[in-house]
Amino acid sequence: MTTSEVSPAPRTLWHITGGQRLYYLGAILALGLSNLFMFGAPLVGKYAIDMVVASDLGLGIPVLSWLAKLNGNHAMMTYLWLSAAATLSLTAIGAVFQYMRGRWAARASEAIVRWVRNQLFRHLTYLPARFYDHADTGDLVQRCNSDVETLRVFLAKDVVDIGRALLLIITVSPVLFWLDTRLAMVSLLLIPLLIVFAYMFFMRLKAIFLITDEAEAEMTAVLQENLTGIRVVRAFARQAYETEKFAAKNDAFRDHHHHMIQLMGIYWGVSDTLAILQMGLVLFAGAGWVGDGSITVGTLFAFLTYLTMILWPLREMGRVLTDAGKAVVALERINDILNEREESRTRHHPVRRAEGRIDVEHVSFGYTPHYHILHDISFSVAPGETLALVGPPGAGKSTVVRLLLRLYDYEQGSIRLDGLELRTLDRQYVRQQFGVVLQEPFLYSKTIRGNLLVGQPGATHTELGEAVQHAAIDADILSFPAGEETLVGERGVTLSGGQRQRLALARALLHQPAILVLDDALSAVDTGTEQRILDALDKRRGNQTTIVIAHRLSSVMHADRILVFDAGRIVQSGSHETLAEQMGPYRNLCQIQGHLDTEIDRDMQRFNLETIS
Ligand SMILES: Nc1ncnc2c1ncn2[C@@H]1O[C@H](COP(=O)(O)OP(=O)(O)OP(=O)(O)O)[C@@H](O)[C@H]1O
Repeated sequence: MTTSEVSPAPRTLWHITGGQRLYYLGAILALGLSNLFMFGAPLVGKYAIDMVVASDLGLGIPVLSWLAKLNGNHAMMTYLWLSAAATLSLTAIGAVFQYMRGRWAARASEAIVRWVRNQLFRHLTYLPARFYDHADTGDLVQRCNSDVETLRVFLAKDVVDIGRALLLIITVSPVLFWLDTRLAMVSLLLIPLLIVFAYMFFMRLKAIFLITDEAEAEMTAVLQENLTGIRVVRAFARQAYETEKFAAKNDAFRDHHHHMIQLMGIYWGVSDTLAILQMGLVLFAGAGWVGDGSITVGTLFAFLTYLTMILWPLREMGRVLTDAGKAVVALERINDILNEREESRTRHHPVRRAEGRIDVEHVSFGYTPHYHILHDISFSVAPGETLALVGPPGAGKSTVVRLLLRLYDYEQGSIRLDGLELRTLDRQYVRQQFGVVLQEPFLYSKTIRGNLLVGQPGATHTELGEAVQHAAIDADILSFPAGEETLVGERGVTLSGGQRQRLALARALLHQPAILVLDDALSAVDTGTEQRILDALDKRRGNQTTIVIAHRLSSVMHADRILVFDAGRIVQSGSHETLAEQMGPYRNLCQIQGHLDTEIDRDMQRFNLETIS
């Protein structure tokens, strides 16, 4: 038997690009080649201008001049045509490489994002119940959608754009220095300032993005909570209150977003001024040097064209760095989830179905340290037996079931399933042995049949029929126009509370569990139907161990044994007959419910008499 705590290592942007770096390399190389071809174009222009200004074919690009001379008298014109064709061809080839860059970068980013999404989803399904005790669903959805999308945008475009800016500086600088050292130094004068400014801006924006993202998550949480609980909101006429609450979150998000856009505005303003200043400097110095004949007009043209080419992506660095900041924050938020420890895994997985024997010995448990909900609980259930748990709300009955399902791990005492210590058993195995029906069962937004088959995907028609009959939902299904194919709506909203409970019971019965748990699962069912279900369960007695938690006496009185809980302790234990005769909480319960039943009978009789007369 081995136990392992699974928690993926924190991931950086570098880590997550792991399997796709070859594609990124390809994209950056394609970009480099595209730059190379595109940068050829201004050089062709420079030589053409210089040749035309000096009316000297010897100043042109040698190959083009040689080709032009073949056309005798029209050599000059031919050179210009050839220059135009060369410029077009270089740009077109550059564009093909640009396309390859886009394609490979998109392929890499989509693959990474798909992997991150799958990782997140898989991880979320394995996180312990304790995580969900404090998690905010809206915030989790935001992290899985918005934050992953932020990451995608960055990976699809910006990673390559950073490579592009670096490549530009590396490839263009030597050409500039080759053309003219002085003008090259002037051309690059303000660029460090632009880079430093972009970096400072990035650091500032990163902090603001975190606040904005959190504000968006809070807004999503209110939206999600309201949509899920829309019926409660309406029933309590809280629309105005909730609308105001949402508006406040929306305003907060708008303000943070606005602040971010304001900062971006400042950035674009300053970076544009720096870029224009840089162009002005080159034009001013270049014009002077053209005037004294130390450089040609063509060289100045080439410098200005190259500068435009470099300055645009460098200015874009602000946006790229902003996206990088957002991506870093988004990844941190994704990592917050991935860093949560998954449920411990225990590999001991008996091959057979459990017989259903449960032994609980001296178990104490609390959801938080030092605050026990259960105190020294001990009981046993033999295979096929029916055990009932009764007691006031909050006494700890459902907590016992959560421990049996290994949703939470007990630290004190021992729980054994078929004699095997529960915490040494594979959680998946343990949960497969149980069929649990809750007071508010979760139904999927699909057909009745689809929901039933969740219990046993390969169930036959006969098995389905038997399960719905035992759960007393058969007549209801027949009464629906679409029968088993009726859609139940999200979480089963189109069904009544009692129908939802009975459908969940049929689903659990279909699963044929070794242990069936009904946790207040018949509370919304009328007494006649309840009796029908209990009779059917009685006939299946040998098939499974049954644990019934209920407040109604009629649900528990036929159990083999009844445990009475109070404030996390078992205060009484025995059969209905024994307990009903002992002084104590169970007898009080019988008296109160007996009294209520008598009153109900009396009211019914009076009502019938009044109706008849
Ligand atoms: N996830 C949780 N985190 C912290 N405390 C919890 C959690 N679940 C339940 N509790 C607390 O544990 C106590 C026992 O709850 P439990 O659900 O076991 O009661 P119960 O006897 O089943 O009540 P009911 O009859 O109302 O279903 C309660 O005080 C409850 O507030």
